[in-house]
Amino acid sequence: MSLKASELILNKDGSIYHLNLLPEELADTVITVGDQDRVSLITDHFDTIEVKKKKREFCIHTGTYKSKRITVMSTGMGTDNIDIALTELDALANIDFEKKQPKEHIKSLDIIRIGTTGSIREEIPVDALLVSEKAIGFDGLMHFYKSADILDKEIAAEFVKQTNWSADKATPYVINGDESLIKQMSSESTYPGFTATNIGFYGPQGRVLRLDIPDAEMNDKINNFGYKGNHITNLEMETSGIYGLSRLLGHRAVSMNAVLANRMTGEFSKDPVKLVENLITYCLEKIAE
Ligand SMILES: O=P(O)(O)O[C@H]1O[C@H](CO)[C@@H](O)[C@H]1O
Ligand SMILES: O=c1cc[nH]c(=O)[nH]1
Repeated sequence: MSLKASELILNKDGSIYHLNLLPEELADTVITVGDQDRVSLITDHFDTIEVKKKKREFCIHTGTYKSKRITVMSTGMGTDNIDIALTELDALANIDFEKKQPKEHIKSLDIIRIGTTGSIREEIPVDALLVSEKAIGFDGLMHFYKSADILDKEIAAEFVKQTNWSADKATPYVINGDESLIKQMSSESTYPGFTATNIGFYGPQGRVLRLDIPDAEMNDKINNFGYKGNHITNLEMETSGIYGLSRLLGHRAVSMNAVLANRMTGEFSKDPVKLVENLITYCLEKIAE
């Protein structure tokens, strides 16, 4: 049975609805970033660029770096965008747009997020580079998919218990990144991390400007959580969704993070542009190895 026009949505030129991309324009290695402007910061390093597309927050370039074909795309902020980005990336790779059916041979993409984050551990300083080995999602996205088999329910249940997590918030879920990609992207220059993905930057990450939050101790509780050697290291807004959907769809994913802020010491990077550039050059070298 073919997918209905309301489910697999294609534009007039045959491209996928939000990403605006044709299947042949997608490389097997995909770098995702939150910020649209970070796409050209990355592809400025490329030897060739064959495709440049943009629709809403999705700016996409495909080209080559040291002969490796790579697609770089912005996702905007948050796991709601990740739901669209990952589902449409997978459709480009694994759905036959003519027959409107999943292909017989399912392809696995390598998905590398190059993002920014706030550390919640004093020992992971501003300007550090961090590789997320695991993520805990406070966003609830994976509960909308049949995902029970891929989630670490033990750590999530222990987190809820230790932090007395409010039932008014989505139930946290825990998910691993791809072990082999994590190994490939890690080095003595990176910190291993257990990343908490939040649905916002201010209240959901415990930032108070003018609005009070119901649990002023939330970040301390997240920081104090520990179970079988697992401690949460940093806060951002996409990794849990990328890890969850990648695992369900059969892709390999790793999330690389430039530590812009340290929430414990109250510091922010003095040169965020240079920090992000350091992470970009580090990642490109590792991807091309
Ligand atoms: O720098 P990016 O990749 O956008 O990542 C981080 O920065 C944004 C918040 O400022 C969120 O998207 C968060 O995950
Ligand atoms: O503190 C921070 C810094 C970057 N991105 C986040 O989501 N939080």
